[in-house]
Amino acid sequence: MTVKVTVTGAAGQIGYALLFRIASGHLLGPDVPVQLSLLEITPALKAAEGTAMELDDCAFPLLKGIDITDDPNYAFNGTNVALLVGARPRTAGMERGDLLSANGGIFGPQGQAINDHAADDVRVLVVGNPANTNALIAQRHAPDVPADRFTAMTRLDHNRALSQLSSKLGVPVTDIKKMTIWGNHSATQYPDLYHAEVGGKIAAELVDQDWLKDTFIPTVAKRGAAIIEARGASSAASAANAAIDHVYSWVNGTPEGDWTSAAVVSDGSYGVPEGIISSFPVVSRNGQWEIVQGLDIDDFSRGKIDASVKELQEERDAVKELGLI
Ligand SMILES: NC(=O)c1ccc[n+]([C@@H]2O[C@H](COP(=O)([O-])OP(=O)(O)OC[C@H]3O[C@@H](n4cnc5c(N)ncnc54)[C@H](O)[C@@H]3O)[C@@H](O)[C@H]2O)c1
Ligand SMILES: O=C(O)C[C@H](O)C(=O)O
Repeated sequence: MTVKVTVTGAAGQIGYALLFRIASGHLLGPDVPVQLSLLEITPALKAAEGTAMELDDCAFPLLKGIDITDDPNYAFNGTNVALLVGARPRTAGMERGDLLSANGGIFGPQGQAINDHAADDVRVLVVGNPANTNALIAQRHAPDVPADRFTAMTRLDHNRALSQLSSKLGVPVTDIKKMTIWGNHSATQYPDLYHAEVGGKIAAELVDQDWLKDTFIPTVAKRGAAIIEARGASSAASAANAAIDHVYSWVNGTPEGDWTSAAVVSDGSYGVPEGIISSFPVVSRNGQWEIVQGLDIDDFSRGKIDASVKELQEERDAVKELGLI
């Protein structure tokens, strides 16, 4: 069966790195035909058409068609997978409230359109920042869609953590299991080495504590800013790659003996208030994310998780105050 995948912000940087990999079968698997739906703002439709021309020119065997529109109701009609990438970036002089309002104006109507028109099995990944809170806004506008279908992306942070640890220890990334990002996709996120394992040993015991606390955590948490500083633009190919990883794991399952990280609607696990969209250690079974249960959280980790969750609660309260949820 052909799967319909909607990508918002399709003419942007991440869109350009993402669409070709979706069409070549990396999002869902090498045997799954896809129909692409590209949503853009009106002035960017022409650029999206250009990208669609290039997609045509690849003659991808799995690509069954491409629609391009500026109408969310049309873009999400019958959608099985929605990748919400387009967002309003923060510009000079913009207050936090202005940023949240501008994004509320995007993610509220998109959530509503998903509610009204998407397929019953729709799965939503929000990439556009502030990703967790944008996902919360979209989810609250889709009361008829099960809340657990709305997720935000922390897989890029997860992959960054794998890469940093791998180069520190001189081991392949495939030797590292059970990495976790907790909390918000922001500088308060907590990449956790106390549950990660390398060759069956706890990663935190293989590195010195100063490196873990003063180098590893800030390097992962501030990597997005470091990329912007170096490239003059935010991460694009690595973000697209992480979006592919997130959806592939969600649909096809996570391997036994390992887990990954995703921001999902909290059920109250680990003291994270119910309803906010926060990153957890997760496995995917039968096409559904499940939060890994039963991990011991020491005082250091507790403080880090609480700090990031507090930020998420403040973002939630701010969008509530602005009438966006
Ligand atoms: N979660 C993560 O790990 C992560 C990583 C990297 C980037 N990001 C975020 O992803 C977002 C996109 O990044 P980018 O580099 O592709 O940005 P970009 O500016 O290159 O592209 C964004 C696109 O979104 C479009 N857009 C704006 N409003 C829209 C709307 N209402 N409907 C549809 N499209 C709309 C714009 O026209 C633009 O083409 C940003 O918010 C960025 O901060 C998140
Ligand atoms: O776009 C950003 O602000 C950074 C991005 O979220 C990233 O983590 O690379």
